[in-house]
Amino acid sequence: MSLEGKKLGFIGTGKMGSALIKGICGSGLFSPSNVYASDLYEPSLDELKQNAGINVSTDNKVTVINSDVVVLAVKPQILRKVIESIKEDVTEDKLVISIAAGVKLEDIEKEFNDGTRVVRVMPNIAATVAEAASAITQGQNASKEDAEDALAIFRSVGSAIQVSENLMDAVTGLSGSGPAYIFPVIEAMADGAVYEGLDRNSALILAAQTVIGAAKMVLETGMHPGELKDMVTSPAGTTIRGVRILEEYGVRAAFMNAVIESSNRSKELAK
Ligand SMILES: NC(=O)C1=CN([C@@H]2O[C@H](COP(=O)(O)OP(=O)(O)OC[C@H]3O[C@@H](n4cnc5c(N)ncnc54)[C@H](OP(=O)(O)O)[C@@H]3O)[C@@H](O)[C@H]2O)C=CC1
Ligand SMILES: O=C(O)[C@@H]1CCC=N1
Repeated sequence: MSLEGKKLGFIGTGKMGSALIKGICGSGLFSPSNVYASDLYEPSLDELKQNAGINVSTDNKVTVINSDVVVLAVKPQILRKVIESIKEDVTEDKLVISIAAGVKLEDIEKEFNDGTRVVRVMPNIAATVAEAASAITQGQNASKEDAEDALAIFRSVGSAIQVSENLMDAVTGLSGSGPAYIFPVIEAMADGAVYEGLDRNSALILAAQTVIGAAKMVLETGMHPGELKDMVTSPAGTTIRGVRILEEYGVRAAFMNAVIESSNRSKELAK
């Protein structure tokens, strides 16, 4: 495999950088001794050094010089400034992966020296538990092998697909932001059961497992979600009463609009 013996670097060890580092090291795809990371915020570096056993530095150049694949995991708003400070060390033998929401490949590529190989990825926070949903898109100088390497990295922490770049805003609104739509659903479903008398811990376990089970049925049966919903709703039964309430509150429209609004913000970040 082409990632064999390679070193992986992260610039930015915030929420997403740390989730990826822990997930990737946990998968065994890279050994912690071959993973480098830098950030301005030392406590997150200390935590990763201690708990993941990776190499850390407050100097981004150290990460770049030591790595074959460099993941840019800083906020979109400071991406340009960070690239400016590392570009001379990003030689053509290195692959750059940007996970910044909204920032287009051509805008990343033009900040680097000509010929820099870039792949853009939208992962999600579930990388921490190896259940991320990621999409990648390949820059003009990146090879098929670079795209395969990026897919291998992100498949080590969940599933990953390749899409054309014009779909990355939709991916961001759906799977990039999506966990934040589901966590409140789990909490609210548990609240309902607590209202009915179940203890909080049991309620959260049952609510979360219900979401896992429903998601697995969609992925593994290949059946349409509507058909799966019909399997649960007995005539004059309990479920259809709950479904009516969700329809009354426009929950499906709310979820659709949440994905669209998040995609719109991703488009704004490109400007
Ligand atoms: N969070 C998520 O679920 C997802 C995030 N993303 C993308 O991942 C990227 C990171 O997001 P997220 O992890 O949430 O953000 P965080 O703010 O949690 O992490 C960014 C980290 O970068 C650090 N940083 C700031 N300036 C520099 C610098 N010059 N050099 C090195 N590190 C620096 C920040 O330190 P300090 O806090 O001190 O500024 C912080 O620790 C974003 O581009 C986002 O769009 C993509 C998918 C999902
Ligand atoms: O909220 C954000 O901007 C980032 C990108 C996708 C998830 N979190």
